[in-house]
Amino acid sequence: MKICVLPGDGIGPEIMAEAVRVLEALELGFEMEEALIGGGAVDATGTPYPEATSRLAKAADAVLLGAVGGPKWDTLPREQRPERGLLAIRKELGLFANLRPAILYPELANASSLKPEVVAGLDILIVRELTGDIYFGQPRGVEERGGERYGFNTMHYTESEIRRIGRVAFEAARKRGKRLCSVDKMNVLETTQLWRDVMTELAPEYPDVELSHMLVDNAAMQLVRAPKQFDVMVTGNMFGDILSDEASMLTGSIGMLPSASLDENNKGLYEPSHGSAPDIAGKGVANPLATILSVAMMLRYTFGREEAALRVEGAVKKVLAQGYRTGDIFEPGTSRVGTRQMGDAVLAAL
Ligand SMILES: NC(=O)c1ccc[n+]([C@@H]2O[C@H](COP(=O)([O-])OP(=O)(O)OC[C@H]3O[C@@H](n4cnc5c(N)ncnc54)[C@H](O)[C@@H]3O)[C@@H](O)[C@H]2O)c1
Ligand SMILES: CC(C)[C@H](C(=O)O)[C@@H](O)C(=O)O
Ligand SMILES: [Mg+2]
Repeated sequence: MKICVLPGDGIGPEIMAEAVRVLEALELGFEMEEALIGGGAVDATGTPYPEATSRLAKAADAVLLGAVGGPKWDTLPREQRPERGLLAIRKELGLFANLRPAILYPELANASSLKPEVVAGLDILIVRELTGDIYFGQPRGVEERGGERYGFNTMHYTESEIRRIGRVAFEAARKRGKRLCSVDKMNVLETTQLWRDVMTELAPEYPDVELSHMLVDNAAMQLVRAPKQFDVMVTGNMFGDILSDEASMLTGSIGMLPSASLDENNKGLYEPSHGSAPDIAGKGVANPLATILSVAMMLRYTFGREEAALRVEGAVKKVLAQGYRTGDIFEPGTSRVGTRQMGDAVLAAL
């Protein structure tokens, strides 16, 4: 069982070191091999997703990724930017289903941006389509038109792309609270009218799941007004990107939000939902729990090791109960720790 490890940029290597220690402590016999992606890859090879990384990722059973990007690379031509490396690996591996659970651990109720009573017991799964939408649409670019610069991108989905992510979401809802909310902007965008139509057409195959639809602006508002109305949410690439960051703050910090990006056969790339956090990189203060929880998702979805996944999640619950907090979730009365100490605490809890 091979895992391709891609630490990436900024806090990526710091949080990845802790996730790798957790994996090693489990002694499940995984073979891990590290490669370059993102800004570090651009610096070393001139491209954010080098051929060697692609080969390793394709040969592995799963990929564990830290984060990519940072101000150092923001002025490069678009094709050379670190973020393109991430989009390229998602596309090449066919990772169309991005699962982003937003779960409130009771110990973090006060760290949430919302009142404790509004978020108590929160457990939402955002299912984000990851290889289509305006992210990948052609044509795209910035051109000179009519004497001024003109920027354009194209939103598009085929019905089969919508159907396959719809099925993932319906199946997930079936295993959870049996409610699925599909989020679109059908009042303005044709692509998302198709999205709503296809979701509606799928619904009779899942009579045990209650399907509802919501416009994305309302969904953004409802997530902060009354988030517990949601069980599973399914949406396109861009809306899912935005709503999952929003949902993360309900759980206390984006440093707590893991993610799985899966293909048709549950081969997966696992990464925290956050970025490379350049503002805190190199300081040893980043929260490694989103990455450690991503390891748990990898054990569950790609390797079918449910008991090992529960062990990791149990260890995270335990360190929170013990009062360990990185800066992003710190509150008076708890113990502030750095990235490495948080990793130590998780290892001790394991
Ligand atoms: N999957 C990815 O690799 C990914 C995701 C999002 C953004 N990015 C890239 O990361 C760079 C920075 O983007 P950004 O600042 O908009 O978003 P970000 O998620 O990196 O950071 C947003 C805020 O959250 C904080 N934060 C994020 N992760 C944290 C953690 N584990 N512990 C504590 N605090 C944490 C940061 O310090 C920052 O204040 C950009 O280049 C962006 O393109 C990469
Ligand atoms: C870095 C960027 C390309 C990426 C995205 O937009 O998908 C990130 O924001 C994410 O959420 O994983
Ligand atoms: Mg994002």
